[in-house]
Amino acid sequence: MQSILKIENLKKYYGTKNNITKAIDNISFSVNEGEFVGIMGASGSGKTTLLNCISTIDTVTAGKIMINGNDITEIKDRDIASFRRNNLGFVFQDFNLLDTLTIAENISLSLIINKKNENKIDEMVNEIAKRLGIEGILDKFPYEVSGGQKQRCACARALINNPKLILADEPTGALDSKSSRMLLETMDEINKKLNATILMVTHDAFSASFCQRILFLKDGNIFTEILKGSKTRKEFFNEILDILTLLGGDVQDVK
Ligand SMILES: Nc1ncnc2c1ncn2[C@@H]1O[C@H](COP(=O)(O)OP(=O)(O)OP(=O)(O)O)[C@@H](O)[C@H]1O
Repeated sequence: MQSILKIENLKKYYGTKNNITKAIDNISFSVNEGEFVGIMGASGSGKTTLLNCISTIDTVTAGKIMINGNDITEIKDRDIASFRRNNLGFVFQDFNLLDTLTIAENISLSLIINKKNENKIDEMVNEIAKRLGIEGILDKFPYEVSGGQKQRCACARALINNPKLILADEPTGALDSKSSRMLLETMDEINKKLNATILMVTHDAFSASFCQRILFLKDGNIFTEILKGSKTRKEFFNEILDILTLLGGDVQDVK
């Protein structure tokens, strides 16, 4: 299977020689096309730093991050934004929908920035909206639609440019349990039906139980990795809780 993301000996240090924080000590792993992978770990274990490095938001101290065969640590500053727009999709905690734009405009923002042809944009928006069941609300504004529809809009926006990799940072962090479940089911759907490759950082064992594989970080290293395999989601959830207990620290963070 083709690896979409390949991380080799990644290091990210903060501070100076005498006062150094090894946010990422030495991490290597791959994510294959069509995988839904979770990143878990106690507070301060390096999850956000890892995601920021993969998102090209942060620079690395050492190591390689290959996305679809390109080492993003070597991309020139002026090319970073377009690489991000063309290869990555993001699902944020608060969805970041702009209230002054319609749902259709929110979904197509990156295409508008990329100066794609207007008819082509309409076609792409209609197609993704249909797949996510929100074709009826495209002309509405975010404040006129339900929370679940907003989530679907956020997923449609993350998917519109057919990104190689979708990055989600605590996407359910601000949601109640019903909305969390709906978002996770949508993510599961885009993973299974549209073969989207997803990497999701989460504190939450319930959210993580939707993944096929979970990497647990501890002090900037990979502590362990577990696979869902043929386990039920409930069995996988219990296994996740066991590992969080083993990891110690902040099991209370599991919402
Ligand atoms: N800009 C920064 N400058 C200095 N140290 C930093 C910086 N960002 C993160 N760190 C440190 O790097 C380590 C990893 O932080 P990171 O935010 O990646 O952890 P996390 O697992 O995402 O935590 P949380 O779950 O609380 O968000 C921590 O010790 C943190 O204090």
